[in-house]
Formats: sequence, structure tokens, C-alpha cells
Amino acid sequence: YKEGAPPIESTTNNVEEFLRLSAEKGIDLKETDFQRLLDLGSGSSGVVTKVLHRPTKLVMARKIIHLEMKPTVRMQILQELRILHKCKSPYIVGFYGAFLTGNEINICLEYMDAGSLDYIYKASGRIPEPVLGKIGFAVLEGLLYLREAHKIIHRVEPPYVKPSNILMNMNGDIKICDFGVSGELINSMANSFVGTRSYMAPERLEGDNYSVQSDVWSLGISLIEMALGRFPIPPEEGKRSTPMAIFELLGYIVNGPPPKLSDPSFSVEFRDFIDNCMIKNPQLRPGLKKLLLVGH
Ligand SMILES: COC(=O)c1c[nH]c2ncccc12
Repeated sequence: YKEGAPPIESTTNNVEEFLRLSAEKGIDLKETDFQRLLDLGSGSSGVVTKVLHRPTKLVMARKIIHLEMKPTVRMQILQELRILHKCKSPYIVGFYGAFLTGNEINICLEYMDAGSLDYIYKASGRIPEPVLGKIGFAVLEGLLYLREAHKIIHRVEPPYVKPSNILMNMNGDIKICDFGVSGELINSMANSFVGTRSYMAPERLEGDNYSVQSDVWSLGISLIEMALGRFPIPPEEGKRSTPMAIFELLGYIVNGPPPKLSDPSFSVEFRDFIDNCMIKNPQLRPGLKKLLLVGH
């Protein structure tokens, strides 16, 4: 990376290229090497910015999480984030590395130049079925990879499958980010869970023990949201004068009928797929592998 070297072509093997070269040249990520380019949004767990990593001329997405934490917890979190270096899948957002600045954790991730799906569906109104099929497939493969290859199951809420955590680039690649890889990080952020909508499965809301099936519910409700262009609870019937309050919404998820995609403009296969994801009883809800077979 002598000054003036051409930027590495933005291909999906950016991360591999970066890691190979950074190991060769001993490049460590540090604050002063970054130039902020653009704010990409702030979710419930931190602010994400498009940045240029000057030494490598790579554009990255840097997520900053502000955490008041004891030094031991900070080191534990950084240690756990190292797992992300081993997460290599076409369906998982690439990880360049993480570093601390004061009370902040900086997580440097692959930049996805089409942004997150909540932004995309709100800009386009709704997402057509063929694209929703690709999204469902990519998320199931990503979750399966994390569980099989790294025994990562999302332990604590907030659920990681929701439109704002599914990203797309101009190649049409679809990848999930923000999965619960660092237990300490999740615990430290646990009370930072805010949000007016809940992608949590009913069994999780009732505090039942973790079921890997709850990601399937989150995927289903996310696909309905992107298909309709609106969060599917409460159902459309009867225009409400006031939006449903969060506790009412959580009660509805636990006690009410599961959301359904009944719009006939969607294929029977897709509507069956969604109905399977939205089975309330986690014991009866199909797992990732079964859904991947159904999906074909
Ligand atoms: C949490 O990670 C992110 O939000 C993102 C990771 N890469 C991105 N690229 C574009 C927009 C957001 C992101």
C-alpha cells in the first residue's frame, strides 16, 4: 500500500485480500487511519459509518458501539470478536477487524453498497417475490453456516434476523450482519434493546429456553414485512387511530394468530413457506435445513 497505489477492486474477496496483506505488512486497524465518508445509519446497537481505510484505500463500514465497560469486559469482547475472522461465507458480511477507542468498540465490516433491506423496501415500497426468495435462501444459508461452522446460535435478543440486518450490494449479494457472536457484547448491550417493533418469536417473548427455530420466525416476519412494505402486526384489518403500543404488540404476538401472507399476488409456494416460518409452536416450526429444501 504505497501512497497512490490503485484501490483494491471492490470485489467480495476484499476481506481476504485485506487480511492477507495486513498480515504481510502488519497493518493494525487504528482510528487515525480512517477517513469518515458518510453516515450509514444508527441502529439500536450503534452508529455505522462509511469510512476509507487510508493505508489500504479500502472503503469499509465501521460500526461504533459506545459501552461503559470494565477493562476486563472490553478485552473479553475483543477476544470474542476474533471469531468473526473465521466467519467466511458468501452470506455473512465480511469482517476486517475490531479495535477500541476510549469507551467505544469499532467493528470494521465489508461495505455493502446497496445498503440494508429495511432501507431498500421503504424506498421501493415493497420487494418482489423472486428477490424475497433470494433473501430467504441467503439468510437460511447464513444462519446454517453460523450454526454448523461456528456453533453460533443467537443467544440473547434482540433477534438478528430483521430487514435492517440483511444487507445487499450492487453485485446482488445478500448477507446478514450483526449476529450474536460476542456473548459479552450482547450482555453489555442487552439493556440497550429499543424498538417499536418486535421480530422476536412468541416462545422467546415468553422466556422459553432458546430455540434455534426462533430465527426462522424472525425471518418469516421479516419476509412478510418486505413483501407488504409494512410491519405485519397488527394486521391491516380496520385502520387504527393510534399505532399499537409495544406491550400490546408483544401480547398480540404471544396470544394472537401468527401473521399470514394472504395476498394472492404471491405464489402458493411462497405463502406456504411463510406459513411454515410462522408456526407459533417452535416444536412444529420447521428448521433451517428443512426450509432450505422446501425453498427449492
Ligand atoms: C452492522 O453493520 C452494518 O450496518 C453494515 C455493514 N456493512 C454495511 N454496508 C452498508 C450499510 C451498512 C452496513
